[in-house]
Amino acid sequence: MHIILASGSPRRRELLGMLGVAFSVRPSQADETIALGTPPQEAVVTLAKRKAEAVWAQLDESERRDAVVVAADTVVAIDGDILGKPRDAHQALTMLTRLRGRTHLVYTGVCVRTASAEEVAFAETQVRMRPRDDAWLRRYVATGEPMDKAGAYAIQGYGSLLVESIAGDYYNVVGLPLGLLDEMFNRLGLQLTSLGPPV
Ligand SMILES: Cc1cn([C@H]2C[C@H](O)[C@@H](COP(=O)(O)OP(=O)(O)OP(=O)(O)O)O2)c(=O)[nH]c1=O
Repeated sequence: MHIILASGSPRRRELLGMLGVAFSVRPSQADETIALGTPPQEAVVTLAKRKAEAVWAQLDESERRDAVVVAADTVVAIDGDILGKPRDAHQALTMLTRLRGRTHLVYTGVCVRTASAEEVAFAETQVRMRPRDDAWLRRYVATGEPMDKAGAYAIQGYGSLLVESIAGDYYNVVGLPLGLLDEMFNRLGLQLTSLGPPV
């Protein structure tokens, strides 16, 4: 088995690395546009599949035989809208202003693809944000941290100071729900870690 992480995200690399899993990385160049009005659960699953398929298409016959391609996509959802990665600092501030003092949902879609099968699933985590004033949010945006993060914050960074509480998997918010990934490997008859299948 050769695990290929179809991602350019350093967070996903770190999370998978935490489990002591041997894998290689091939960032996918898949198009991340999705039709307006698509429910977030459907959007993350569609995009994760698209990312996995784009990398699968680049593998040659011999690589495909034992390849297990893992891809994921994370979005924030609030009031029926999807917030992806902000385009610029202005949009980051708009997103953070919208999220402050309220509860939103974070979805990560995961796709695991092999030569004979494909598993897709998503995880949902509820995040409650603290109220922070405009000046604080502007200083946060100026750190640059929000720029490549869905919803314009990183729970694992300075953004931790924005979070009041969460319900659900923390790793889902960071971009890769590890427990779900383990389960998906299992459904495919594969073992993600040396710990074996969860009982
Ligand atoms: C909400 C939140 C998101 N994020 C990140 C996870 C994802 O990397 C990113 C959402 O963008 P994605 O499009 O899911 O992923 P990506 O473009 O970073 O990487 P790739 O498509 O190559 O796999 O936001 C955090 O790191 N912390 C957070 O608290």
